Amino acid sequence: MQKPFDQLTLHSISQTAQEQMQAKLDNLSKPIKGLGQLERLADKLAGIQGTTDLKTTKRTCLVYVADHGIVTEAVSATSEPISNVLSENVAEGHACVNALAMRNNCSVKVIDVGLAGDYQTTKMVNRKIQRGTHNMLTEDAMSREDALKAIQIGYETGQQAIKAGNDLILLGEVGLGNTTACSAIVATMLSLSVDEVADKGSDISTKQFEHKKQVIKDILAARQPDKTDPLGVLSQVGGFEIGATVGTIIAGAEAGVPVIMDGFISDAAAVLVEAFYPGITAHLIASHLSGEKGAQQVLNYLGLRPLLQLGMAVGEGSGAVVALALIDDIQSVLINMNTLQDLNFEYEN
Ligand SMILES: O=C(O)c1ccc[n+]([C@@H]2O[C@H](COP(=O)([O-])O)[C@@H](O)[C@H]2O)c1
Ligand SMILES: Cc1cc2nc[nH]c2cc1C
Repeated sequence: MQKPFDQLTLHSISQTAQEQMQAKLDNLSKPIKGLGQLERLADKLAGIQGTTDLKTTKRTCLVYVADHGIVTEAVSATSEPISNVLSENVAEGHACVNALAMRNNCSVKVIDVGLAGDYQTTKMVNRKIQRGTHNMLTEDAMSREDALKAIQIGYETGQQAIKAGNDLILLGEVGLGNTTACSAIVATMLSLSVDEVADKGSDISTKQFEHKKQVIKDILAARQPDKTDPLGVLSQVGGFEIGATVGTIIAGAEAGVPVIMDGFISDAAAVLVEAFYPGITAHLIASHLSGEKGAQQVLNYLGLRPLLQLGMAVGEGSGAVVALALIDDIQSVLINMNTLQDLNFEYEN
């Protein structure tokens, strides 16, 4: 199988740190395991970071933005590849993810990996590979070389964020049409039917949804993606922002920096990266269960349990940012709570 990097050593997950974290939590002045999934979250972060002194202060949301040629088939809110306006809005700080990031003390960085148009803002990083993907109904979305380029850009961007001292990396994206691409990826990689994974994306009408499902079926029939070749799947039915997301997950997993997933686009990228590097999912935190139908399929497949289930389907990294509040909660518990010994309390059995 062609992988993005032949020589890749994933940072090992520390079982010792995980056990020490659970012991630390069990010793706090609360019922054993009383904080439920928040405790699992702390264990996971400890395992990834290799310490019970969790580092969560500095965090950044990397928002990869790109267009999809498939929107000309009327599968999305518009039939023009115009993610520019929405992406500029994120770069300028006025979008949903920005509002949430302000409250959750998170920086937001927007990286153009394939917008169709030009833009005015100077606040977007220009790593444009192509002006949108091709229409995947009639040809492969991109070449294998461009798929590798997208992964490389996401990898480098992730590494830069880690070098800049970020303790947590959050995944975000904008790309009209990308739920069509992600449905095609997930259906292929998990051997599921289109009806089991596809959903309404950025909220299309019921009639348009029926059409979208047929388009995805036609795409799969025309492209015949092979799940044993994930790079081929990315190039045939993927998108540039999905490839960049794969690269950032790799950078985080190599460095031992937790990567916080967002919604369905993160899910599709996670499925691809797990196919390249089995076990890499251990470095991922599932922030929320996206409202997209295929999201539950992916999280079940990867063995991930989402922290939140709010029916969110915004993208941009918004769900990942919302979950930071829970990370801050468990961190506060670890820092500020006293222990059972402080209360001279002992469990009798
Ligand atoms: O994150 C999600 O789960 C999610 C679910 C539905 C829609 N989106 C966002 O909406 C866009 C994709 O929707 P669509 O209908 O154009 O495929 C893209 O910009 C995503 O950021 C995102
Ligand atoms: C308004 C809007 C905002 C978005 N943010 C991410 N994807 C989006 C799609 C739409 C349609």
